[in-house]
Amino acid sequence: MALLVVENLTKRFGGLLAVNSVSFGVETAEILSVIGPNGAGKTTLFNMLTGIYAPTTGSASLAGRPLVGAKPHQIVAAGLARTFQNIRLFGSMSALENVMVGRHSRTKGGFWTALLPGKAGVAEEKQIAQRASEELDFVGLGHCAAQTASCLCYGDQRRLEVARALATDPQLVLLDEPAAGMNPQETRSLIALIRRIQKRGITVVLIEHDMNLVMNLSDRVVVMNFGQKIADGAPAQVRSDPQVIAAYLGSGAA
Ligand SMILES: Nc1ncnc2c1ncn2[C@@H]1O[C@H](COP(=O)(O)OP(=O)(O)OP(=O)(O)O)[C@@H](O)[C@H]1O
Repeated sequence: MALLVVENLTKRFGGLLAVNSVSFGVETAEILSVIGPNGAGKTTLFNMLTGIYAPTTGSASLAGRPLVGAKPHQIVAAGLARTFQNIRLFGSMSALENVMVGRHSRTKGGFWTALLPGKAGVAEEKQIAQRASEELDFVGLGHCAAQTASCLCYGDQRRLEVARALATDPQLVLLDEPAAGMNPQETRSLIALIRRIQKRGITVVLIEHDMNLVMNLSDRVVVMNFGQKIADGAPAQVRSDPQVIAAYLGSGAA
């Protein structure tokens, strides 16, 4: 069975069917991109997978564990982490502290570990800082550990969000427009970073508008339009699909 299984997932906002009976599977260590014109329902799909929206109907599971009905922190505990389209960091905290917040979701004392008295609390906090520091190194931000998150450049803030997601020990990470606002050099290094995440055995599902990145990086591409899945296949296959071409030309996005 696929690691992530999405079955007939549907979200209705009043009269609008934002996501209309979408089904697909994602295999372990696969890189899958979800693409589609603005308003196609991509972010709503991610929001249903991460417990932000309850689906109107449909189901989703990760490694056999149901995601629908679970709270966001339970979903992180099940092994699913995400980054956001609009960066959501703790701006006044250091880069290291931001990643430590992600790691706290995996520890005994949770976020309050730092306040626990005694040796156990101190030892656990040290381990958390050590692991957070390793994730910062992994995304290439080791030298920025002490810097305030809001002072990092835009591309580095996006990488910091990735480090925080990785610190939760995910089986699968959802990246919502990771290349948004990046220059070509930052995008190239992002592509290399996502490949290294895959090499760790972590599955990556991303929403992205940068077609160069999508076509270079993805093992498979799911295309959405007006809430529906209109294509699902290898990048080359999807690129030449007449329905996909029509969706993009119709929206003026291609
Ligand atoms: N909370 C909400 N209430 C009402 N409508 C919503 C809500 N969230 C999203 N929508 C609508 O659902 C549709 C799908 O939106 P969504 O943000 O999922 O699209 P998207 O494919 O992620 O677009 P983009 O690429 O622009 O981010 C849009 O028509 C949007 O206006």
